[in-house]
Amino acid sequence: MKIFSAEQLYEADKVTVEKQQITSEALMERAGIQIFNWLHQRLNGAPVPIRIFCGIGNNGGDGLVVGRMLIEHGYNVIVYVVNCSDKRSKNFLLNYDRIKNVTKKWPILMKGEDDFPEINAEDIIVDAIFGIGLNRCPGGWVKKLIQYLNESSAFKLAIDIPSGLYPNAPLEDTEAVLKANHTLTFQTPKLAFFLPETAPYASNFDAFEIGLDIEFLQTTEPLAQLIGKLEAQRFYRPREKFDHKGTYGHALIVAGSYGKIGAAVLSTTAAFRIGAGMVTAFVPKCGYSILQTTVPEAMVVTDSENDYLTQLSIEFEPSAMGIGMGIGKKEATVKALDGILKSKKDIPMVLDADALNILSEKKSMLKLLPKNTILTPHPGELKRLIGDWKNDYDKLEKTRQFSEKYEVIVIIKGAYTVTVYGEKLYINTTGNPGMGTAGSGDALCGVITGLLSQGYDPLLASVFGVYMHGRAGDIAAGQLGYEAVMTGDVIDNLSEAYLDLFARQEPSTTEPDEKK
Ligand SMILES: NC(=O)C1=CN([C@@H]2O[C@H](COP(=O)(O)OP(=O)(O)OC[C@H]3O[C@@H](n4cnc5c(N)ncnc54)[C@H](O)[C@@H]3O)[C@@H](O)[C@H]2O)[C@@H](O)CC1
Ligand SMILES: [K+]
Repeated sequence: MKIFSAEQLYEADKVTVEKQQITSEALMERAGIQIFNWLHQRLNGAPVPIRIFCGIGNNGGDGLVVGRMLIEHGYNVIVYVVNCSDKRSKNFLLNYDRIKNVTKKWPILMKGEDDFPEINAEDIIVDAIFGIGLNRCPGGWVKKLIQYLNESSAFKLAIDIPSGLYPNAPLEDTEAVLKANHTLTFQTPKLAFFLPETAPYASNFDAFEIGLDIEFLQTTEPLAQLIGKLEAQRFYRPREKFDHKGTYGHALIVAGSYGKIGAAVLSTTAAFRIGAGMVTAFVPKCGYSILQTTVPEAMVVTDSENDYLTQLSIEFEPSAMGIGMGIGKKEATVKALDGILKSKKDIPMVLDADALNILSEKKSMLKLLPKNTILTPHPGELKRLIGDWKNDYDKLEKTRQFSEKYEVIVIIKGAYTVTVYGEKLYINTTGNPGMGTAGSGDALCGVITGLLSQGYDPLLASVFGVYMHGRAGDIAAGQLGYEAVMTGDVIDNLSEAYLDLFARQEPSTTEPDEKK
């Protein structure tokens, strides 16, 4: 799914109105009915007070449409107009008149703090104050209203975007944003829903298609791509009957040091589970027996040194390499990495963990990175690589510049892992807090290396690998609960993640009631 900017959505709106020869108010009606249906299916006529706070733009217009539909269905609706300006939008005014035709309880005009209503915990708040047209940080009494609503324990439903949040620009004041329990957003989710600083304000959301022009949506380069199951299905490369282990490549995992051989075990196992034909682990001598016993499928080649890596020496040409997990930063290991980068220019590779820390300390080595090398930093490692950032958008911009400068793919690990490839951003939708556990990154590096070795191109291996790793984690968490998940469980469930990719959805036995 594509994520568009506010500017692109306005353009889509314009094109749709022109091409479909509909009015913008009809588009608003399409949007409003979806919100109404969502509420109606859940409330089923319950007389709970629904307090709709409408701004004076089109987001407020949406609120008025929903209010009218709810009133027409007998709900207990109280509509407020948050009168922050006299410049009302055309569609706001039109729907303001329409709602007056269906009720004697006219919208209540709010002009300041004295007008704040009493709200009970069991009421429902609908936030239609600001949408994607927010052009400055909410201040004065409107900010106080947002704070007042946040203090209430009533359920808060935001229309399109929680008021005070910019769809694709940094937050200015954390006190001036509605913290929505649920957000119903139009056409596509907004970028802010996926970035660590702003995502908590819109932690649950559904996106409703409102029939914007398909050609525009298909041909417009988005801000980012959201990667879900549909996308992952397209990335998957089916196997052929006459393929053999040579078809799936020979991956090399360069990992481990004394006390951290587990990192090599996890990466090697993950590379196998994702489908690498053969995997060799290159480890210090102390890792030999451990690997031979824990992953008998793997071949093991050892360094001359017992405790850490000093120089890669192998007698085959790997089809892909995953380097860095648990290798430490000893001078000899730095030299080993330098040697690999200089001698293995044509082999697709993933660099993780200590390999990234070494690069941060020896920035001159960055120019040795072969084109399309994949780096998998967590935020701390990223900071050491690209420097500190002012906010999430600055972080993305700096990562973009870094990716372009060194022609590498950067995977920023986190709740919504983002893969950055020059101008392109891919946001992953799988994964869960249970995966914040030791070795999770080692597994991811093994997964991506295993995909590279099977011939996936580096960008696909990155984006698909992140999806599969997260999906396996979700399946593991479903079986064990977040707290109990260990990386081994994630790796074990890579098989389920593959099976799930094409599993048929069980038909629902309780179809939602489409009737009024
Ligand atoms: N294709 C689309 O994008 C569609 C958009 N619709 C709705 O339209 C919304 C966008 O509508 P608008 O462009 O009218 O914008 P908004 O309704 O988000 O509000 C903008 C209005 O509030 C004022 N404003 C902005 N920031 C303010 C602040 N901090 N303090 C006080 N006033 C402030 C602006 O000057 C403007 O008058 C969307 O979020 C969505 O809810 C839907 O009706 C359906 C179609
Ligand atoms: K809103």
